[in-house]
Amino acid sequence: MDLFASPPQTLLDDAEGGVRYWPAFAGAADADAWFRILRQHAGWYSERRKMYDRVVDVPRLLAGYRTDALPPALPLAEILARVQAIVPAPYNAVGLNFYRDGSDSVAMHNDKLHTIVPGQPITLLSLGHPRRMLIRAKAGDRGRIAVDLAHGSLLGMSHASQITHEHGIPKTARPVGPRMSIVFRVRTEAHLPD
Ligand SMILES: O=C(O)CCC(=O)C(=O)O
Ligand SMILES: [Fe+2]
Repeated sequence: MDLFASPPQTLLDDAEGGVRYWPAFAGAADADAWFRILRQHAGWYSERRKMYDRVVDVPRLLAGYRTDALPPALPLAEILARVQAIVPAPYNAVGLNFYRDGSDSVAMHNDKLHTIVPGQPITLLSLGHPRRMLIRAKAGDRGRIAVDLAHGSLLGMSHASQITHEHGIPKTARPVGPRMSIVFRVRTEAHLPD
């Protein structure tokens, strides 16, 4: 384990740590193994959500666990310990997203503020084919930050950044392989996964 991995790139600065990116958080051997096991054994489900007056498929697969009930067959406890060493927080929930190909995506959004604890970070590990994340201020100069989230990389986003900015993973016409994100959050009790 390389706790002294190169310092992060600061993509955005604020009083709570802003948005920071560690391109080489995990080595290829760990990242490959985590991807393979999670792809095969996580409890993936698809979801349909109401959008205005329509019901649409969420364009990616989802999975989620409380950190006090992680399935022992998944490497999530090991990943959490590694994340804690870099971005410490009392994480109690982990959400997984699986992007099967370039037509899977997440629209520009901020993480739902009533479901997460103020002051606590959102920290996400990327595995698989790199996908581009866009980060954009909600007000003022709406210039975009783009970061290609590499296999084995870590991204830490402050709670404050969820108020000022939105983020998303756009669809792409380029041929891309599957990718997943493993997102650790500190959720309010009412919004923990079942
Ligand atoms: O997959 C990603 O990198 C982003 C996921 C995300 O923004 C979310 O789950 O809220
Ligand atoms: Fe998000």
